[in-house]
Amino acid sequence: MSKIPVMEIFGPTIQGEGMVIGQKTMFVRTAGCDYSCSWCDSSFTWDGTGKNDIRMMEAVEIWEELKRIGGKNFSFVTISGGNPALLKNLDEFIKILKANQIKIGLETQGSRWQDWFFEIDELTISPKPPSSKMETDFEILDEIIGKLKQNDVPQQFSLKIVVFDDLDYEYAKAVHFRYPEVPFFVQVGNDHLSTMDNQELLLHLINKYERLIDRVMQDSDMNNVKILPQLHTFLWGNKRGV
Ligand SMILES: C[S@@+](CC[C@H](N)C(=O)[O-])C[C@H]1O[C@@H](n2cnc3c(N)ncnc32)[C@H](O)[C@@H]1O
Ligand SMILES: Nc1nc2[nH]cc(C(=O)O)c2c(=O)[nH]1
Ligand code: SF4
Ligand SMILES: [Mg+2]
Repeated sequence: MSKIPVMEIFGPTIQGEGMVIGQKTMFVRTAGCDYSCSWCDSSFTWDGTGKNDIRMMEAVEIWEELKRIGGKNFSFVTISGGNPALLKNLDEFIKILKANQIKIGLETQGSRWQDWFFEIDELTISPKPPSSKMETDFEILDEIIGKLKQNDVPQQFSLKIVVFDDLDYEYAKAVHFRYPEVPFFVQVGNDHLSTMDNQELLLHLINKYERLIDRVMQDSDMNNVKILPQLHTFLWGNKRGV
């Protein structure tokens, strides 16, 4: 059995972002990313600062830990990272979840494909805008979205773009135009990643949320768009493992 680099396992909590916001879920966060976004809120998964927390685990060990932590209080598991799509061998873990009637969410940036994407119930693809300093390979993204569209098993997928500034907003629009039929979300960027003052952070992010809403409201190119904050950040600030 091959092993999976796991950064953290936590929950149950709410999915704070995107298409299934509010969903009660456990989280499995894998280590390692092929990107290094300037504003990554989970940079401990790839920048070395979390290396002592990484555990190499077998799929069944992750499942055992989920049950140990979550007890009977979950039926949904969200896989995030880092970029879980780097891990071909996550298919074993996904098989175990399926066998136990657990619904599965995935957070990934759309830079890599894995065949096990077809098994994900709620798949979020989050291509990165210019402020991240990453560059989107649209050939790969086209391929990923093309494959997902052809899947005949029931599966939801969506696009979610984090917006920090004007250029990001234009990028979001371009992605929405490229894939107009894919459910589309814009998400408020958190640029206060190190504050522990939750009240101050909440006010700051609510303000940014309102400004993003105002902008979309006045933009006829963005009529079929959903605008969301990171709800978990409103509740628990920059705390890890929530
Ligand atoms: C930490 S990433 C892990 C999954 C995958 N690497 C990705 O980026 O989609 C999970 C989500 O958090 C978002 N995110 C990361 N840093 C953020 C920040 N500072 N503000 C808002 N969203 C952020 C990402 O865009 C992504 O949608
Ligand atoms: N509650 C909660 N919701 C989330 N949605 C996406 C997350 C992520 O880091 O991928 C995340 C997270 O870390 N916590
Ligand atoms: S792709 Fe995701 S995990 Fe990787 S650096 Fe960017 S936000 Fe962080
Ligand atoms: Mg997060």
